[in-house]
Amino acid sequence: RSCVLRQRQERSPLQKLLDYLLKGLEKRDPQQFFAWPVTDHIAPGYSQIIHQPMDFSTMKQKIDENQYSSLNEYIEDFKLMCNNAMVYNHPETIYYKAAKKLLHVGVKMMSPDKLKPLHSVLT
Ligand SMILES: COc1ccc(Br)cc1-c1nc(N)nc2[nH]cnc12
Repeated sequence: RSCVLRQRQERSPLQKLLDYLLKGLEKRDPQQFFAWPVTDHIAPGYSQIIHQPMDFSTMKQKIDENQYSSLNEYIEDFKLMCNNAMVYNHPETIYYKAAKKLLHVGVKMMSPDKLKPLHSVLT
């Protein structure tokens, strides 16, 4: 097979931080509503309503491919993921409620004062 053994890529401090934060966020999604991309099969018409889908597996792939150049870009994807669920689903659904809760927990978790202690590790 032509597959080349991928060298173990060095993980930058940012990648390590984003991996760490992702694990914390995934724990807050026990039903795994946000673990994988939403399909039109699961949510009829989803792809016609949500034009920028996002989920934890995609965020993980972007970390591994070093596509995030800052924590803010990562936070934007997290907010997009939660927002999508609150656009497609009505407020009384479990998905809307799960997204709203996850968004608040996540933004608090990644707030500057929460990350301050890690700052020394990062610089
Ligand atoms: C991956 O998505 C799911 C997986 C399993 C199950 Br049960 C539901 C969803 C899901 N369904 C809907 N309507 N809106 C969402 N927003 C994020 N997740 C979802």
